[in-house]
Amino acid sequence: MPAPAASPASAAPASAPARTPGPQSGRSRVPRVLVVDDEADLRELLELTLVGMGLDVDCAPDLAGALALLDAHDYALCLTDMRLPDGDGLQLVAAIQRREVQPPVAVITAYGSTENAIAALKAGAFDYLAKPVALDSLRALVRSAIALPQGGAAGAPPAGAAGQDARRLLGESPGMVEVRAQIHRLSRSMAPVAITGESGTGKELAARLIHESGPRAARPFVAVNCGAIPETLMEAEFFGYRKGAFTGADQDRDGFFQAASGGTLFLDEVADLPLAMQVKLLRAIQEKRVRKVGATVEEQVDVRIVSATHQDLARCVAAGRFRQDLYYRLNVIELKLPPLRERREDIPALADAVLEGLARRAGISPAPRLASVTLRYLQSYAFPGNVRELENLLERALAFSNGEVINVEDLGLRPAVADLAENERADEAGAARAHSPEQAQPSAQAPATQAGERRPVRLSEDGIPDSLPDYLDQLEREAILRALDKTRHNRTAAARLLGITFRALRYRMQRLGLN
Ligand SMILES: Nc1ncnc2c1ncn2[C@@H]1O[C@H](COP(=O)(O)OP(=O)(O)OP(=O)(O)O)[C@@H](O)[C@H]1O
Repeated sequence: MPAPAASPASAAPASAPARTPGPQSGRSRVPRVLVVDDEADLRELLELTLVGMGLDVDCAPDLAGALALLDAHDYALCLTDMRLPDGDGLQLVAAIQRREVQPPVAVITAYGSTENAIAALKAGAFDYLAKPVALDSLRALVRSAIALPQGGAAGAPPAGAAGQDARRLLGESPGMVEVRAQIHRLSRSMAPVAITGESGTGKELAARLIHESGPRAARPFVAVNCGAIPETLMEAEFFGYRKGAFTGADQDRDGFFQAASGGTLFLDEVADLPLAMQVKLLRAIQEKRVRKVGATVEEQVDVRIVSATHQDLARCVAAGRFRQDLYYRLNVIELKLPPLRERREDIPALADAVLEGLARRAGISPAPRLASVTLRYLQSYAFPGNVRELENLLERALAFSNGEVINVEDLGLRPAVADLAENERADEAGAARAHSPEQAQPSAQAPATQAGERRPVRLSEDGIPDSLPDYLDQLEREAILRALDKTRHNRTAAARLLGITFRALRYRMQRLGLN
């Protein structure tokens, strides 16, 4: 086997005794890339392109040569062919994951070899390129990789920007600490991530953090609610259209893929995509190319895909509602967000942060605090709507409170639960304990506003409702139904009419039992 070939561009000997500095070392500002390929022609093409981008390049024809060069130098990126004379690209990916210094590694796969690409991403590769290598894709990949903070083994988020971002996903429960560590690792790769978790657990927030903590942070993050787009408009919305493609197309327009160029496309509620669109999406993701409606040529797109759903996608596949190949393509790495009831210890910090935010927006200082019995109640509540429900519960409670302390009554509980609070209060005052929060855990339906708990609101002669929370729910329900009626049940349009987001409307409908 020939010895690793140092390129003329770097002139670095393969067996340099001392490590040459990494690109962030301060001694060398030119990032250095390692190219591993046994085909001399492809090696040369890659090398020339990289040198043309102003980078230093070393080349190795095989795995052994690559490992020797990795011992000698710090690299900003390693580009390897999948098939090597003495092993394969996956072995190199695995070897790099075991090293203290882990440059991002991208694998070059044979044309159409989806399995290899997915295996490489699962093993920890930053990204992959399909043969024949398109030079603009190569340059985009290299730019992304070089923008990554260099450094040691993936693990805890650094104290820098990514670390600060990660703290916005609050919670010190073991589940949330692990989620943040995973986000940090995932932000260093281009691998598609599928985020799962119940509604309101923070899936969109996690997707944003993956984007903001990675090399694409300066580029757009485009969130698309796949369930909110009418099927007939989907192709045009995703891929854009050319002027004249259909009635009303009076100018060229970009779609979500073009809008997210260089950044991240977040496909929320991906299980809601109709089957016909799933085929088109799979093609776009695999080929990294899209064709606008009415266009004759395809265009290259450089977009990282992150998806989310609160449904069990594997079940949707089994039921024939979701294509297995797309599932396989999106679900390369899964990030699971735990429900709030499995991390009750996070509730105090989350509640404080929510109250602080609400108070800031309302100009209240100091922020109101929770009475201890209120906090105990919240910690024993099942939160079917997770963190979003906590936010909504507190927003409402703040409106009913005296602005300083949030009491249990302010949460708008139904009588049985209010009794629990009474008992707890008596308990706090030293009276005999009638219930413990565990014994009398409120059900998931605890708030009075759940659909099954509705009762007619009575107004006094002066027009004063006998229950303000129920009365407000009634008004909210009526307003939503009117908006839905007016928009012929188009939720996106109804949300717009009501001046709220689609997600907020969906949540409110769930809460009021209007689904
Ligand atoms: N760990 C957390 N720390 C702080 N805020 C959080 C956390 N998790 C969720 N949130 C907040 O809860 C709300 C709901 O989060 P998000 O929209 O990301 O949930 P989701 O899982 O995408 O919901 P859905 O499935 O309904 O779309 C947002 O306001 C978000 O900022």
